[in-house]
Amino acid sequence: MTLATHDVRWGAGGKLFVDGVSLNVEPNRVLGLIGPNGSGKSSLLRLLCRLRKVASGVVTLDGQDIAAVGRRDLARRLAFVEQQATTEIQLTVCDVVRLGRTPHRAAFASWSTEDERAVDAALARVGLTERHDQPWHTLSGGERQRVHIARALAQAPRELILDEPTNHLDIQHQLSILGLVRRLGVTCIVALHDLNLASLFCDRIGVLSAGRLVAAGLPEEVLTPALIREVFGVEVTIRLGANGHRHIDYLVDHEPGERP
Ligand SMILES: Nc1ncnc2c1ncn2[C@@H]1O[C@H](COP(=O)(O)OP(=O)(O)OP(=O)(O)O)[C@@H](O)[C@H]1O
Repeated sequence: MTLATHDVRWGAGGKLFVDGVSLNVEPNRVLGLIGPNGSGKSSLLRLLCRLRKVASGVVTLDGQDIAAVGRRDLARRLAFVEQQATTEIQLTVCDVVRLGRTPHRAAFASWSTEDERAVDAALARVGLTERHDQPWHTLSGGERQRVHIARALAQAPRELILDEPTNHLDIQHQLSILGLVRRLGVTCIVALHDLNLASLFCDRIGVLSAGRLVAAGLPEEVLTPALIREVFGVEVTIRLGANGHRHIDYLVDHEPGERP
């Protein structure tokens, strides 16, 4: 058992943005969350890691209401990488990654070799070993994203929640970060916009539309032309790609004379 939501609702200003969502992720598997802009993906992820309180319903971790889990225990279990995460500008890359070790250290304990090893390993995994001492604010957007993922890895979580982790990343790093997430073998919930990446890297996919979970299942069950038309308003065809996964082709109308 790991993370699950049971009929959770959340809203603001009298509107519901997460509307009766029940889902669970299997241990050590990757659950992708897809849906149009504003469909409630980030809001749901924030409920899952208790950054927001549900208005009704329950989020559970190993069957226990997450509201009852101690702050430190939760931080040892669960890491969250937000969209556009910011960090104090005076910090260096390794300072940011070291923050991931906080839940594992006793109050006033000195920095251990185990902590340092975890930081170095996390930086190596995202390919930023050489940037150890670089001021964080001098990094590119994609490098900052990778540092935040390294911070989450240094936390050694059993549950990893990622909100659009491929934002800002070039295609090589999109593939390597999602490949890394799969290889970690932790329980992962990841919001993604790219439907082909979701199909390639997720064991299961949940689809949000206007705050509701409208489909959930294996990528081949969920990513159908009918669902993509209904939820995203886009026409597609689906074929078997070179690596055996389903590949979504977007059908775009071109004006006469326009380059296809
Ligand atoms: N604190 C808030 N106050 C008012 N509205 C909010 C608040 N937080 C989120 N919303 C609204 O909730 C809706 C869902 O937002 P959310 O960020 O969860 O969507 P999303 O699916 O992650 O979108 P995107 O793909 O654009 O990142 C949006 O319409 C957003 O404006």
